[in-house]
Amino acid sequence: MQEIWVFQVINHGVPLELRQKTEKVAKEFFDQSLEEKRKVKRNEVDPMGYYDSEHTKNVRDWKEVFDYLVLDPTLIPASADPDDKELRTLTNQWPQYPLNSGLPADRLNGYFKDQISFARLNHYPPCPAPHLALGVGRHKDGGALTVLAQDEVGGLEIARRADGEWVPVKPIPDAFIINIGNCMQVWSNDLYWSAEHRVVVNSEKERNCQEYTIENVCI
Ligand SMILES: O=C(O)CCC(=O)C(=O)O
Ligand SMILES: [Fe+2]
Repeated sequence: MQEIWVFQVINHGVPLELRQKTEKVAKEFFDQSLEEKRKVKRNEVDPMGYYDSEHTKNVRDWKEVFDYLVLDPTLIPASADPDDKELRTLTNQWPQYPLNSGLPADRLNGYFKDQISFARLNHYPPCPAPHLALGVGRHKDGGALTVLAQDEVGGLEIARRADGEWVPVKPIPDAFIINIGNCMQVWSNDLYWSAEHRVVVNSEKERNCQEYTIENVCI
């Protein structure tokens, strides 16, 4: 049986300039002083915003994040022109249920009606002791799918399904990495695999990674 866990998408049709624009805004945000960033820090009432002390399995991650909600992920800008305020409705044609399952292709669509998807900007500052810290400790993503746009620095590693060996995910310019989450693994009866992964840091370069987590209210 074919096993699917993590893959990169190229020729996806998302204009490069949109990605670069978000990269630029993210850089400008994280380059600000800690004092400035903490003005938009997440709190008990609002879980979105800046956060610099996330833990994975009780160990502090070497990263800063900014989380925000996309109110309706089926609405996207009609063009890449920043002055064009027109929106286009993107019909959700995925995820199609795994081939050969005998179930209708739109089997999963209804699961996303009450979705709680959110976007995250990850920023990994250079780390003076990279052998002692991780940008994100080993974990699996809980939702359906995670879409990642990493920069050219690299650092994401996936535990190979066969033997758990850490394999770096090589940055491919303008590609999107797709990570299968736990929900998708369960829905597909283990055909799709939620791979354990982590992010290593380095002493010289900062790393930025845009992330969109597609999650639903668990059923
Ligand atoms: O920065 C990355 O490449 C991945 C981050 C990640 O695994 C996560 O936020 O769940
Ligand atoms: Fe993750």
